[in-house]
Amino acid sequence: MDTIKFDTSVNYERLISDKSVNYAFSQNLCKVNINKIVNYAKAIKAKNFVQVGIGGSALAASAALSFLQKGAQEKNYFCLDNIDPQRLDTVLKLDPKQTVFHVVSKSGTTIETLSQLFVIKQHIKNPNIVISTDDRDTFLRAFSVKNDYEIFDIPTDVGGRYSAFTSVALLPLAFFGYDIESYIEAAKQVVRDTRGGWGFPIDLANLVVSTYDRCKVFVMFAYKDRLYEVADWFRQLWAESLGKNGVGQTPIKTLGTTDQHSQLQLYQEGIKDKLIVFLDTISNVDFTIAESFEPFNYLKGKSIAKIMEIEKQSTRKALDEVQVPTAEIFLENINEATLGAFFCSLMITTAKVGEFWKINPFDQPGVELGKKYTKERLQND
Ligand SMILES: O=P(O)(O)OC[C@H]1O[C@](O)(CO)[C@@H](O)[C@@H]1O
Repeated sequence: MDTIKFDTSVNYERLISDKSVNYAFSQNLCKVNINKIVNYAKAIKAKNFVQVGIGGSALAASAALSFLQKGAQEKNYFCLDNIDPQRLDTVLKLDPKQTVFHVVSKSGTTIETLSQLFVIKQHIKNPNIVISTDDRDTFLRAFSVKNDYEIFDIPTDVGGRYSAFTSVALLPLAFFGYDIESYIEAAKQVVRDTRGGWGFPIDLANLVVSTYDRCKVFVMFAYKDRLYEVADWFRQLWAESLGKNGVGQTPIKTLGTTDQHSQLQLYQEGIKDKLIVFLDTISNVDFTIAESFEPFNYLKGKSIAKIMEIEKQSTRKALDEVQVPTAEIFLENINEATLGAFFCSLMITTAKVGEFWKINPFDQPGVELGKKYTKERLQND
């Protein structure tokens, strides 16, 4: 896999050597019905795509579209995850004939998603709705059958935050014309390569577990705007998968260079409890400073991308000098294959770290209590 480069300044131990990848999300890669999704997406006559879902039912789609964005698009993407009436209002004001709602809930019971679906249904006459939900019976499935909505199945054993290779993200990607076949193929290749000894997913897992005594915080320092939502996707994967039984590592997303001027002081001189992983990719647009302005003459001939690169390298050097462990993941292309490879790699890393810590990286029992209290309050209010 030559599109992802990984390097670290840390001499870490190889505590994990198992390179098997027998997980539901990886096995599902061979079962996806690409043609059905592409054909359905092509037939959608709309220019607005609204993803109605939260957590794993939204983050991969939003991250993927943000990473792959090609500048001005004729089509628009909206995401109703946070249940904020103001955001819902914006979406309800869109031309319904030009809008498709992709309502996603693995469990089919998430209050934020269902509430917004009910409001959409009530405000718009014959809204164009398509559903992704668990392939077992869920409330959402029954509701969709009753209302004659098209349904895409999310395999039962593929959890929400591991669903980047199901219709949850594939349908929006296909709607915006992205090549979901090469996205999935690259993920399959990561599975094969990892089994065959390719390093990145297992190396990153080893870096995490061997520095964990000291590093209880994982900072993903995204150095391009298009990677910020990718870091957001990673936060859920890392937090919900690994935060249990009294262990876990707090994932933080940070934007370089913006957060050099906001968070770096803490990383440099504050408590040394962080592993800082720079995430970067190429710039496919750039601007060079042609004139000389005293006393900033040294900027003449430098491009904005070059300045950003030098800032990243200098920030990393400064952190290395005070023994803050750093690493960098560099995505060499902005395309579907690189993204598919990256998502799959990080899922493998997460599963491996979970196994090493002897926790189940695929469940999330800790979110249930808050949900129970919410339901009780809503029922009794
Ligand atoms: O897809 P669902 O079932 O609506 O769940 C949304 C999100 O809620 C959670 O269950 C946590 O509350 C996540 O694991 C999941 O991604």
